[in-house]
Amino acid sequence: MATDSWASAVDEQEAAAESLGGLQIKEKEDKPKAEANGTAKPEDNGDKADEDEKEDKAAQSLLNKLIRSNLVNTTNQVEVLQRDPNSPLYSVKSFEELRLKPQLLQGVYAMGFNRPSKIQENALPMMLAEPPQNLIAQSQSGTGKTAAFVLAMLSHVDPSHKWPQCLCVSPTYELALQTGKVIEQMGQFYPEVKLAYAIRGNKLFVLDEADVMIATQGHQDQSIRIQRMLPKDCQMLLFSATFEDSVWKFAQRIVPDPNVIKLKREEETLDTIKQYFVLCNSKEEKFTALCNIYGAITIAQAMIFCHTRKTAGWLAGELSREGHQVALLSGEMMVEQRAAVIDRFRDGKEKVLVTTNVCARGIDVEQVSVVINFDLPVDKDGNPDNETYLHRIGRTGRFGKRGLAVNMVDSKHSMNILNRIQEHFNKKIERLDTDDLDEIEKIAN
Ligand SMILES: Nc1ncnc2c1ncn2[C@@H]1O[C@H](COP(=O)(O)OP(=O)(O)OP(=O)(O)O)[C@@H](O)[C@H]1O
Repeated sequence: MATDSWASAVDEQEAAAESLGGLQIKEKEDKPKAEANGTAKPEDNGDKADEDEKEDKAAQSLLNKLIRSNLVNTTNQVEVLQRDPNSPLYSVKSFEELRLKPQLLQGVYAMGFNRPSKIQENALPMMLAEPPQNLIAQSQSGTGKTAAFVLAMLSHVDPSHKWPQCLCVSPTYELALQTGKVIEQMGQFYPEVKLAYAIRGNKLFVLDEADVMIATQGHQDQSIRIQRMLPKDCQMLLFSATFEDSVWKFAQRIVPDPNVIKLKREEETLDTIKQYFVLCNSKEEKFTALCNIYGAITIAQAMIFCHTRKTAGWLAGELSREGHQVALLSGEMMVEQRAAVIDRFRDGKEKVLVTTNVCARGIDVEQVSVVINFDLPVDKDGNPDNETYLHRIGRTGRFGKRGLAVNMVDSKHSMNILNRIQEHFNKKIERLDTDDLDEIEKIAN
């Protein structure tokens, strides 16, 4: 695999952008500089004291990549919607079955992959089929999407043609670098294939991180403009970790006649988790309740969610003073620093992770047994944020294990939020009296 220096790759990219005329591949001017450097500096939201961090999907995505060393195993089922429902559903259980070029098979094994992941089982035969088929694939973070489309790109390239053949669009430079690394690794025994940035030619078009791409208006426009310039028979692959309505609409605009692979949502998430609420009057009382819980039950690892960075910082300080090993995940940290904090927590070096929601959204830590909502999740209008609630407490009780979620309620308003969450999920959240140690002990059994 030829490893062009990234600096010259950028030069090529800019030259290519020029030669593509009206097509502009550049950062949006209003983008904070720090983001382009891979740091996640949140913008201060002056008039909104509560929500002092801005969700940065590209940073989250990068963070997940930096801290992940292994495939994320999912118990979810895959749902495949074929363009031609009459054609037989074809999936592979081994890389050999794909009849890959020997150099690529060697690359795959050198990366330590023994068998295809769940999404790869279904996506790879479609991506490698002749004639090529378009695909929209959704699968959660860390399940092998990048590896799948990199393998498809490398398989389709004919090194005897001296023109660019694949274009992969990523939302940020850093994410592009990450993908570049995978291409280098997987193509390490295939040095004829050269790697650079977007250039005109006969391209396979891959849209990665589609959810991130559409979150930024500029990226959305760019993707559509690039797509319009591609030949009609260009194979188009779109990958995303989420499949919200907006992603789905965008996907359909970009990818004509697609096969679709989705992960079915795990339905039993809430049933395997015991949910309680605790009534308090202040943040100090919430802290006391938390200490009582810690005093009564053995907690392997817990994640505690606060609404603001300030509360998270305060709580982490108080918990440390009580002798807990606490990790604090905070929005002003650079992405690499955040990755290091999560890494340590994952390795069990700290037992408690205090974080704000924005900071931890999308981060998967499997071994957490208890989730504490020190503040209930609300959206920017102050309404219950059910999706975030599910996402937070879904960290516990994974893979059939039983988890515990405790919600701290400190006002009429937060009681109302809790009631609405109960109604939404049609699931009763029991009250827990944290002054009664016997009662707390019982919930752990
Ligand atoms: N078949 C496989 N066997 C073992 N490991 C794999 C396999 N496929 C991918 N991996 C590894 O699993 C990790 C996650 O894979 P990958 O980055 O492709 O996931 P992803 O779905 O693209 O994640 P994201 O949504 O964050 O981009 C990587 O470390 C990758 O090397």
